[in-house]
Amino acid sequence: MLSDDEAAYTSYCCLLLALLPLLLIFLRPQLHKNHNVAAPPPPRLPPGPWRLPLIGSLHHLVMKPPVHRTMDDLARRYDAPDVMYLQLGEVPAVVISSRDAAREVLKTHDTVFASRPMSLSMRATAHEGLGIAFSPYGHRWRHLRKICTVELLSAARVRSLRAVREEEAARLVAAVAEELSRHGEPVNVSVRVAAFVADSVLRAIVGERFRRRDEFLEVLEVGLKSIKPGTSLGDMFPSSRLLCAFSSTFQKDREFHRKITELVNCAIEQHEERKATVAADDNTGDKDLMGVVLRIQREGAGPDFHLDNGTLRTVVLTACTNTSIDAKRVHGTCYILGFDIPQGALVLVNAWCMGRDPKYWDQAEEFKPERFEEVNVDFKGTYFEYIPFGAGRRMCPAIAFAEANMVLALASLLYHFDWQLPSGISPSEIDMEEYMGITVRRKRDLYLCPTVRVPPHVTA
Ligand code: HEM
Repeated sequence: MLSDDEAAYTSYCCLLLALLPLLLIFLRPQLHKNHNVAAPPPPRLPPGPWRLPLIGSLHHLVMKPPVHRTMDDLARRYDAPDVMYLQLGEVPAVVISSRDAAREVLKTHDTVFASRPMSLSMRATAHEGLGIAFSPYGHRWRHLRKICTVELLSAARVRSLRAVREEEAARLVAAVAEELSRHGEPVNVSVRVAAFVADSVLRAIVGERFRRRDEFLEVLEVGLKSIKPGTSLGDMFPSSRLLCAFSSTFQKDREFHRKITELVNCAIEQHEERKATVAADDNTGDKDLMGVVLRIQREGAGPDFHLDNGTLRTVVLTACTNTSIDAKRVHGTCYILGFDIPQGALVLVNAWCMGRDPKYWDQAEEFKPERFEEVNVDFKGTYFEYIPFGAGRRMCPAIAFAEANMVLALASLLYHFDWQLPSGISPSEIDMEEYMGITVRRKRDLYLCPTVRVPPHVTA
């Protein structure tokens, strides 16, 4: 019996094989044209698995999700421990799997790799305004980045949002205690924590509870699971209109984009209504992130620059997600550890595999948080074997915001409760199967049994 993922990948593989003759017909003129051009000296490409005509390396990736594990496995098998070359249909791709190679991409040459690839659906919606995360490196991105670091996510702003964080952490604890007293059964920790993250972020943005919060959580949940940017046939064969039309993820991405846009617009309306009801001398404007963005929009962010709602939309979305593979696009030819990186190549930094590589970590697969007491490594982008927030000029601008929220939520859960696995389950039996969507997540929710240590009302 195939799982959903396997079934999806099997049909994907079959579709690719079925389309191979069509692809040959469509791409034939292109191939002939290339034959007539005097061949340049062959580039020194990084090692990688063998490739088939037209589909390139895709057959190594199908049927084997999740992709970060498959790429790690391929890099080991094909002796490409630092840099590996793949051909994803028409798109050349390079996978970075070592600290040294990551340093070259994210630090030494980071201006060359400072733009992210845009999927088919992103290109289709780009006219509505790209937020910071997908703006190409340049004038517009620099403006947006400055607004994020100076206005929205600065240390002072994060400090000013302390009351929101504390209230939401207290709600999280109260919700766990209530669920425990009502059912006495294992608590779904994944759902509770996801709600905490979304509520803290939305409150920081809107200034109060978002009235369509449940709908937002639902859309986000479906979106994070079902959308896999850059993996549609249209993304891999961008020159073929036919394949772009076949791309099912394209429709899903567009639908997600439509719903999120509607929800963010509603959040803006809610913010404006609230502002209209508070006293004119109460300057609530700058107490929430939406107020800051709207003020900058009104006052103007600088010459030749218009701040659109896409910024906010992307901040909301990026805020509620994180990633295991960081994707960038090359502008101009570049060399990484002596290998040629072709122009236009997709560069995938496999942060997941570096974070578990026994070369860098003792008992790499063990959950040993105390390991960080012994080694001088942090997550702020200077130790390239550990980059959960990325590194270089495109690294996450919200480390302080995320850290403050995560530490408080975790500390609150540990302070108020003792936690155990549901009876009959040993630590080695915890279901750690992953699911790859926009981000990598647990496939199934985590259920744990709390026992109250300090009753929640003491701090709530
Ligand atoms: C645990 C939580 C989080 C993790 C692990 C995380 C991780 C990341 C990573 C890996 C990137 C890509 C970095 C790169 O390209 O090198 C990123 C980018 C970004 N993150 Fe975060 N993030 C988190 C929370 C947040 C939050 C709460 C916000 C906003 C409130 C946020 C806003 C952004 C933005 C705007 C970008 C794009 C930056 C740019 O392209 O210049 N993130 N994040």
